Order: sequence, then C-alpha cells, then structure tokens
Amino acid sequence: MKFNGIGASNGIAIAHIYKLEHPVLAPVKKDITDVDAEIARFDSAIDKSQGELERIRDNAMAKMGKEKADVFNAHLLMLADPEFMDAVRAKVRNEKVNSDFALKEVATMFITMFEGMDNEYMRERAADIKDVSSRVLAHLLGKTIPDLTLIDQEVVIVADDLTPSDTAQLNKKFVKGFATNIGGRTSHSAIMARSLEIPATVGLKNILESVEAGQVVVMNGETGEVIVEPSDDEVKEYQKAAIAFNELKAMLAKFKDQPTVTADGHHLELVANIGTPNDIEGIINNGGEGVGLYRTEFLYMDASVAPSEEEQYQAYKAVLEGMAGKPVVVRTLDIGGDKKLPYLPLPHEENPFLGYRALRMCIGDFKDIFNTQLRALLRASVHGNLKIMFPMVTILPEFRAAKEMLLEQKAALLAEGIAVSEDIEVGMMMEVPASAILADQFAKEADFFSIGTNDLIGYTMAADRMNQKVSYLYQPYNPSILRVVKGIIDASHAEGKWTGMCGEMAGDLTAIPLLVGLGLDEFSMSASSILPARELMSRLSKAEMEKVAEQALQMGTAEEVVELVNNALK
Ligand SMILES: C=C(OP(=O)(O)O)C(=O)O
Ligand SMILES: [Mg+2]
Repeated sequence: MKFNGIGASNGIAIAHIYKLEHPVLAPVKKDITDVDAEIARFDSAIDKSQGELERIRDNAMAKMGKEKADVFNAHLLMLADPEFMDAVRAKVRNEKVNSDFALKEVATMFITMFEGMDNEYMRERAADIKDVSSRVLAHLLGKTIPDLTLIDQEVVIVADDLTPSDTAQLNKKFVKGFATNIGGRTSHSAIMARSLEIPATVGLKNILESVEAGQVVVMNGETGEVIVEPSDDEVKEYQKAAIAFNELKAMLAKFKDQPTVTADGHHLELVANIGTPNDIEGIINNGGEGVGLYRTEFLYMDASVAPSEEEQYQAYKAVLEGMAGKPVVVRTLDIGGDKKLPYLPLPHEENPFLGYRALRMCIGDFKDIFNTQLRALLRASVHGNLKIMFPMVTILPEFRAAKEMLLEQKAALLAEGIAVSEDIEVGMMMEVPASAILADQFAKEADFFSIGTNDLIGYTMAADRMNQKVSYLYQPYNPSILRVVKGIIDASHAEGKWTGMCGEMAGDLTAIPLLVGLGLDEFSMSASSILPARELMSRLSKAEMEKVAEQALQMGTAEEVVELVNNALK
C-alpha cells in the first residue's frame, strides 16, 4: 500500500507502525446543581494538566532546547489565561452546565476564530488551543492521553496529526519517523521533527484509517512517499537510501566550519532567514555566516498589542549579539497581504497583495509604529553588524521617505545622547517588478538589494503564490525571472553595491548554479538548507556557471532551463 504526502523532515525510516489514536473526547451536556463543586473539578483538571505540561516542557528543554520548550510555556500560559478559562467557569456558573461541555464549547469558539484567520501563523495557534483543551478534557472525562515516552522499540508513528506535546515526548532512539494524515511543512510538528532530525511525512490524508499497528512501513521524509507492507525489493531499496542519506549527512557536516567557496575560488555569502531570536541556534549549528532576512513581523504577530520599543530593542540586540559581529539584515515590518495584525484593523481589500501593505503603511498611516521600530533598531545597532532593509519598495520616493524617517530617528537619538552605529547599511527588498526594472536608479541610493523571489515571481508571473490553480505559472526557473534577477544584480554591481536573495529560490539546489552564474553575492535561506547549498557551491565553477546562466537567459521555457542545469551538474 503506497501513500504520497508532503516530505516534512528529511531522512529514511524503516520500522513497525505504532498507531497513535487519541481518545474520543466528546462531552455530553449535563445539568449541574452544585456549581462550586463543578468548578473545583475543572480547576483540579487544570492543575493535573499543568503538572503534565511542566514535565513535557522539561523533557522538551532537555532534548530540543529552549525554543521548543517555549511551545509548552505558551501552553502553560494558555492554561492560566483568564480570557479562556474564566469563559469556561462563567459558562458553568451562568448556564449550570458541566465543565467538560463548557470547555469544549469555549475551545471550539476560539479554535474556529483562529482557524478562520487569513494567516497561517494564527491558524497554527488553533492547533495549540486544541492540544491544551484536549489535555484538560481528558482529565475531566477520566480518559488517558497516550504516553509516547513509554515506547521502547523501533517504530514509525502513524497518526491523524501530532500535537506539539506528542512531538516533544518522542524518543529519537525508538521513534524512527512519523507519518500523519494532516499538516504542512510549516506546522509545529513538522518544524519540531526537523529540529529533532526525525524523518516525517505529513498530509497523507487517510493513512491512519488504512493501516494496522505492527505492520512494517518504510518512508522517505524528503519525497513524502510511504509504503506499508513493502516488498523485499522495496525494503532493500529503502535500506540503500538510508545508508546514502546517512553518508550524505556525515559528508555535509564537514562543511559546517568551512568558508563558502566555489571550485574556482570565488567566495559567496551563505546566510539564514529567521523569524525570532530563537532561530540563531539553528544558524550556528548549520554554519551560517549571518542573517540575510530577519522577518520582524513575527514579533508583532506574536503579541496582542504592538511590541514596545524596549521589547523590540531586546529582540534585535539578542540577534545581533547572537551573531557576534556577523552581518544581520533586519527587515522592517512587512505586514499586509497574508500577514495581518489583530490590533491593526484595516478595511477589507479585494486584492490584499496589491494593497495597502508593508512600507506603504509604515510611511503612510502607521508612522508611529514605524518610528518605534526604527528607534529600537538604531539603539540595537551598537551591538553588532546591523543592516536595515525596507520591504515592498515600489517607487524611489518611498525608499527616500523611509530613509529620511530613519535619519530623523537617528538624529533624535543622538540628540538624546544615545549611541547609534555609524556603519549601518540601508537597503531594500527587490520584490516588485517596477523597482526591479528600475534597479539602476535604486542602486544609486540603496546600499544593497535583497531579492524577494517569493513575491517577485508572483508579481512577475501574475500568479498568486498561494493559489494552487495557478501554481504551474509560479516558475522560479522561467527565463523571464532569470532576466529580472540578472538586471537587479548587474545594476547593483555597476554602482559598487551588492545583491542578496532571501526568497525560497536562494536555497533551491536547481536555482543555485544559475544564481552563482548570474553573480548573486549573498544567499539567504532556512538554516537547514545551508550545508547542502555550501556543498553544492564547492563543486561549481563560477566561470562555467556564468556560461550556463548566459544560455539560460536565451531560452524560452522553464523546462529547458531545468534540463540545462541538470546536464551541467552531471
Ligand atoms: C522573502 C520574501 O518575503 P516574504 O516571503 O516574507 O514575503 C519574498 O517575498 O521573497
Ligand atoms: Mg515578500
């Protein structure tokens, strides 16, 4: 039986199936006479859940570090959250219903609210609420949540979904992989699987219902393929793939402390995209040479009010100090499009990706928020090698306005006697075709460019980056995109400036040879892509890739370009 899902964490697993089925938690509405006793029963279930979560958090801390443990600190906060838990108590008191029923109703309301948000990060918070409320419900209903820490033989866990608390309990020694019905590459369990380096496949639709505990299963966490009860030949094929994967990992590890140099001696800069200061650990573990994109909007999306200057200062300082003098490109608030802030209500837009977003808001109606961020950044600048980058710049006057606001804040800080670094480069994202086409003019004023291919491809191909129906048009290797990229790089070099890329294309192993040939200076990607990229670059001759890129620019289709690259790498 074969299943095809989404590869969420690389690696090969061969083991017996452990079916993880959570107990059915279906409270039935009952009338309550002793309201105080019912609330006491609820509070006791919260206490028990708290004890369990603290144990799971400590386990996660020991095995996976602070960032992952923080997921459970967030769950513990949710347990103590008056808005959530008092709503349950109020329902018990006012409607005289059992607390398990009240909890289910309140949790469902919050989950529906979060799941309905037009924002993946917020939708994933719904999973956290489900996790916390199920734990309390299980205690109220006298059911047991399966204890994964008891697994003592090699297994692949098959589940509908793995909650973050399930994932934190996994013992790498016995859990060789997991395969789930639902989930995507950015769901919490997938992120945790990657940091634990446990192979994972998600989005397999109905695997849980189709398999039996104890069956043999093989899976590939890169391709997303899962085979239940494989033939002897298939097992052999997977055994070979597992050996090859381990050899590849050992080989890549050798590149961790190496410089990034092509076979013909050209240095390239290999840096990482991050969303929070916690991501620094991953950069260091993977030999990253700095931060090429710090998406600061996560600081804003994590909060219920805009983060204060001091909070932002602490976050920026932590990243700059964590990178110890290596370059850190911080992008100013890029909100709008698919990223919304609950405390910034904006009118509905027909085309949010073409609407009032990012810098357009920061130099428009939200100058206060922008100035606070600029002050925090400038104050933090003395703690490392800071570069500031503006998102979604479309016309030159926008770049000038943003830079002027930055200089005003700098002057104000200096007047207050607060130190600011004198060597902050100020650059911009290249993600809108208009600015990309006019890159020669922007290059006179910006210190650097970073190409945001995620948006640039969408805007150039007129294909929404999130719409499956037009995903065939979302073509990073299309010669039209390569020409736009070339124009940006050449324009920056003509002014003695540099160009990086922080869209997903920068870490794509098919795109890298072309980007090296086009003269890209800096490649910014998720930390786990750094070592494979460095290894590939070490095998490429820049001179040869220049010729390959030259040919690609003259081609008509993306397919021809891919074939050209594949042949060049043979
Ligand atoms: C890096 C980019 O920014 P984001 O994905 O945050 O829009 C991009 O558009 O390529
Ligand atoms: Mg973008």
